[in-house]
Amino acid sequence: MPRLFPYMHVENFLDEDLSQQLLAYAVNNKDIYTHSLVGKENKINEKVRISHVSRELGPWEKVIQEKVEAFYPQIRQGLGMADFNKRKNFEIELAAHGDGAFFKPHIDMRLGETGDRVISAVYYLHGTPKNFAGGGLKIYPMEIFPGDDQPVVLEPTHNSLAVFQSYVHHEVLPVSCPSGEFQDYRFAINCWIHKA
Ligand SMILES: O=C(O)CCC(=O)C(=O)O
Ligand SMILES: [Fe+2]
Repeated sequence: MPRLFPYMHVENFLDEDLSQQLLAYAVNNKDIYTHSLVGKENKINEKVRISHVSRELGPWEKVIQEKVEAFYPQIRQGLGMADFNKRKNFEIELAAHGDGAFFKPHIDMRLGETGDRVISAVYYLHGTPKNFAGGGLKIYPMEIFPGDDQPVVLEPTHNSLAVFQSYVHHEVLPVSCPSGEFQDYRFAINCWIHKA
């Protein structure tokens, strides 16, 4: 029987004004996104992940980095982690999930280039009214630790931040977005804190 590792889901993470500016950036720059890639070969694999992503956060990259790093003491406390030597660069990615998008169970820690991800923080954005269903972030208990925990599903509510350690198994449940309009997609800003 498995045990769930600590995770956080913080509602109203940023000022509403700022969250609306970020949403406007995500919605109004459709041309910066490309099909998400997976695996060490960095290929499209529609059995594993369907979404569109961009590393171009423009002026918002610094803003998000500052906000997440300012929250780091609470993250450490919430996840029950000791301090570690953070790397200065901060990895950040904008993601858009439309109708039929998903990301099968995986961990964010990988061998090689991204092997030093320690903390995953996902900041969610969507329009009002919300015009998609599904897209929950499902976090799995760790099989090798004894316990009776069940998976949890966090709703990707606008202006909320989900945080977990990068080695924890998680998945993006399938999204349905009947309108097919880009503005109705499930948007997220994925952040990874690296160790040095
Ligand atoms: O969008 C989410 O809820 C999580 C995204 C994710 O797991 C990833 O990009 O590695
Ligand atoms: Fe992930």
